[in-house]
Amino acid sequence: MIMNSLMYPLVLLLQLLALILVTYFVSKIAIKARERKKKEILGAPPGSCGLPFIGETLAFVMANNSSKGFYDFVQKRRNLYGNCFKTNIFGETHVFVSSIESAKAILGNESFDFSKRYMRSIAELLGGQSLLCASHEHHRLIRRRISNLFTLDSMISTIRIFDELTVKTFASWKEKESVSVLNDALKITFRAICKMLISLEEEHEVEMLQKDVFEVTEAMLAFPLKFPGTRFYRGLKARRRIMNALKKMLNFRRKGLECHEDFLQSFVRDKSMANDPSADSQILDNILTLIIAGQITTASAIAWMVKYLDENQDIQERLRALQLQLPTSRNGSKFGLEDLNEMSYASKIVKESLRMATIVSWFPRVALKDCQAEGFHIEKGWIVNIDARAMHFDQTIYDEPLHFNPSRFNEESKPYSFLAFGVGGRTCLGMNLAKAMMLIFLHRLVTTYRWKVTDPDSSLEKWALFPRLRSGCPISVSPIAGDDTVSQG
Ligand code: HEM
Repeated sequence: MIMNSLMYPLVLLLQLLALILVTYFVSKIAIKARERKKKEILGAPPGSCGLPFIGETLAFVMANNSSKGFYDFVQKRRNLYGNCFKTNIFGETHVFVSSIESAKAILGNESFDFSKRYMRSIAELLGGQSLLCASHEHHRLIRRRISNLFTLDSMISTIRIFDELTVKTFASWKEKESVSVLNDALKITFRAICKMLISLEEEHEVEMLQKDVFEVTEAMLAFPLKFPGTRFYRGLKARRRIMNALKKMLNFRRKGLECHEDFLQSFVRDKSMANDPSADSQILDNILTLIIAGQITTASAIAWMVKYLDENQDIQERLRALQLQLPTSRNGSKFGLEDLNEMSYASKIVKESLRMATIVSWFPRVALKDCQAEGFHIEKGWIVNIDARAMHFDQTIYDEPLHFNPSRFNEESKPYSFLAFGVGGRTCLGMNLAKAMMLIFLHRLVTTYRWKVTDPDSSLEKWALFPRLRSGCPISVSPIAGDDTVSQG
């Protein structure tokens, strides 16, 4: 009797536990079944995953090696399958999406369902600590450290340097029959960024570093084959040379043998890095990342902008009339941040050039769990690419998208529709600097010269990570009548 009364609550407890377990498993099975059904109803995006193992990698690589550029690979599939499609490149499933809703859902929701993911070849060339490739926890830490370096003072001094180099370069154009805008813009941006980051000014060293950085970027979209003679191998070797040179500089700074006011010095001073075992790789990988993220992007955008203005003389003349009224157009005057605020029409030209050139064509994000996009099922591990180029040329977002029309930006753009610098937690860190450099180049150019593009070919450079003109945008210039700023420098 006593035994029975003791057992009764125990039996009840066991029954309750069994009930909880059964309910748990039944609901788990029901959820799984519902997910399977949803998956079946939604279906995967259309598209071909190509051949076993290599997928459509060959077609992608061939597009990189053509004058239409790698976006042609995407464009062809968009034409075949529509706005959302899937493919397989370098062993991974990629989905391309191009609506404002997807951009908002994916770029605005990075830490939960999506995380940034570049191709392995890019990550290897930039380094494991690069901000561009870091996963979100680590990214937050590195981004904070790097953002702290973009101070007002560093911005003012970089703008000054960029302006001085631009004026000097333009003075040398006076004597030349034809000049390559891209080549000179690459030189100017490279020098300004290197000065800001590592105070590198010695001509021979700057040229060697620029050559190596170029080799690294050219390897970024190549087959990741590490055999001597391959593009990827050459890129890795160039990276090693860059790392060795940067390491030497870092050691000099750490020992107090050299001291400059630049990003490298700020990293060395950063106390929060003192006990971080990955501090050195973080510094070196991110100096390289900043050079690559800042130089070719800005210079390519400048070359496109000069081409668009050549094709739209009325806009160029309107801009010139406005810029000539500014004090900075007078001989010997220096550029300050406040001058940039006076350039509202020029800013719209910069923005429209960035829309049309879309220097970063798409933004890759890996799905951290099964989810959906544009009405299709997306599996965990797939890479969803926000196709910024498609959005910038979507006529439901931009009226007459093929028409170069800076005045379209008289009104604010819809949120998530202008993606030249990305949006969300991964927005470009150098956005203001890039815009400032483009504005300065533009201002100095229109107030110094009229120009004519001598080769209107719009073919793209092969293997370019950021679409840039193969011709380099060659121009012939004629000084503006009565202007004497060209004799500066
Ligand atoms: C016209 C020139 C430029 C363009 C079009 C551009 C575009 C972009 C875009 C679209 C992203 C975001 C990519 C994504 O979300 O996946 C990005 C990120 C970044 N950019 Fe730029 N950029 C330019 C210039 C610069 C400059 C001058 C610097 C610095 C010197 C810079 C540094 C960075 C860095 C560090 C990131 C990574 C941010 C992060 O992941 O948190 N960029 N850029």
